[in-house]
Amino acid sequence: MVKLYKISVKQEDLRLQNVLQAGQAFRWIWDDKNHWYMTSMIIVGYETYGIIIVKQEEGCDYIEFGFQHPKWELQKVEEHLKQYFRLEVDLNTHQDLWKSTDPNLKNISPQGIRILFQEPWETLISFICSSNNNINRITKMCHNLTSHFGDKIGTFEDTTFYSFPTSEQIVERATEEELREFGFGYRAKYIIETAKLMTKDKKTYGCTTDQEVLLHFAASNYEETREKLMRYTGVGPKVADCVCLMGLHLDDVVPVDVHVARFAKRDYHIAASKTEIAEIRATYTKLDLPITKKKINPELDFIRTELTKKWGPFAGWAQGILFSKEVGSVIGATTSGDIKTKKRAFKIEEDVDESDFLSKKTLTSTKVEA
Ligand SMILES: Nc1nc2[nH]c(O)nc2c(=O)[nH]1
Repeated sequence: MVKLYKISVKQEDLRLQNVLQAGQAFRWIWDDKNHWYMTSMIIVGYETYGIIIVKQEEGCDYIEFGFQHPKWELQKVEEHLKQYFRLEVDLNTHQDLWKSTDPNLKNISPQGIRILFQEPWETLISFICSSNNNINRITKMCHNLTSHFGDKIGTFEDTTFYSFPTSEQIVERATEEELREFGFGYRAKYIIETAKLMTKDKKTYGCTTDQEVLLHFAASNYEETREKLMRYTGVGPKVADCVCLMGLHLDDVVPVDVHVARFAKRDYHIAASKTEIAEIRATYTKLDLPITKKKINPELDFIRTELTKKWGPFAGWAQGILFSKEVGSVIGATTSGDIKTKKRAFKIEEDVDESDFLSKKTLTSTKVEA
């Protein structure tokens, strides 16, 4: 039996069910017997993966966590989880700001949805898998990557856990054909090529881990970080922005896909004029960002900057809440091996009337492509 420890946090500030299997992270496993989530993770300060368990009981002002690793110390695990859940960020402060600057958000309550700080390499690969895909399939791909190409790290409660494969492990252990057989489709090529470039980048930048390279990129400004991320095959602006937000804690970055573009046009009347489109192209030429210039969709980039201006320094978190609302349900792996869809823990709207933003009439989709 694993020993559980507590971290104080209110349910309105962190709701595990609304965060761990809602399109941000894809490797948490729900254990229906013990009512907890489990995953393998690498903890800051240690080189190797271990197993983490997190649990939240209804009505409790804390989460519980446990772990299995021969060397991990309690204090470091606790510190890591606080960082992972970004508990230093006070959601209420940002919510107050959004309410004051955006009438569309006045009835939206975060309901414990937070942006996670995930391991950057895993975030990059997971979001390459996410292009034109849904959460169910992305989840299967991420689990397939770990179980076929990662290292076995142990079994806990009859579930076997694996590490997320490093770029070298993917290059050495996987082929494009095998990935296609495991259901990656055209993304198989992207993953192999990205892993190959990452192994080269590690040498170029004198880094020992994939994570180090990506964190090194994040030391530049946002535009340069995104340019460097988009050097990897299969990484366009949306994937790069998801990595910036969820893997590199650039909190003001708003990833814009077709769903975000839809509500931006419909509810915020954001649409770039021809002049604004020309200005965006000119900016990226002037900034000497050739990959961005080639890959960017100026209409979507305009929406990104407008929403960032509207929502402020934690704009990406506001996007996360609306994204989660759009997905509508939580979808994730279970100990039975099946991917299951559940209703989200509770509603995001507070007493919404017919005229309100993102009403049920306009957003009923539960099978959202991620
Ligand atoms: N918060 C967000 N989660 C996501 N998952 C996914 O596939 N895209 C997104 C996103 O834009 N925001």
